[in-house]
Amino acid sequence: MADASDNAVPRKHTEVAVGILLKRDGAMLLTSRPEGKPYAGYWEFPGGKLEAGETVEQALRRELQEELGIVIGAASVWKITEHDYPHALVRLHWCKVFEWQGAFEMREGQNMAWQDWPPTVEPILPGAVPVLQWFAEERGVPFDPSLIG
Ligand SMILES: Nc1nc2c([nH]c(=O)n2[C@@H]2O[C@H](COP(=O)(O)OP(=O)(O)OP(=O)(O)O)[C@@H](O)[C@H]2O)c(=O)[nH]1
Repeated sequence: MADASDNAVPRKHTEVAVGILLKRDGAMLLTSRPEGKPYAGYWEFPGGKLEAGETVEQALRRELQEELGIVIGAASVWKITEHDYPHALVRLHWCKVFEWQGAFEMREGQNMAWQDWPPTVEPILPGAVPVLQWFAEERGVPFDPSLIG
């Protein structure tokens, strides 16, 4: 029997560029979500939504300059994931970033933390957990996502 959900319009993806900033010693940068956004206080990788006409790299460069005050070097997409939140269906374009210039300024009142393995800040934003899984695989160490957040 047909019901209203048969006519539901598929949710449109929100495209998001996300930067995984890595220092030479392997530490990664996590930042906290500012007050007023969904999941405020959760830790995530810095980034934000693509604006019309932008590539992932352009969006990432703009977002990190706006939010952190740094200018990044080259960035290309490493992996893509999707996460279905109540507030949005997001497609996350993950870029590793090894070079940047400028001093970090938390321009949205967020916090930042360089994290070694395993990360100790919590809670971690659910859509960021796959990255931790990939790092565990890269480093050949066990990782239990249920212990995060
Ligand atoms: N920046 C970032 N966003 C993530 C991560 N994981 C994840 O699911 N997201 C989701 O991707 C979306 C990014 O949106 P945002 O609100 O941070 O982006 P923005 O800075 O452009 O926001 P604005 O619309 O307030 O300007 C959110 O729905 C967020 O929940 C992550 O690791 N980093």
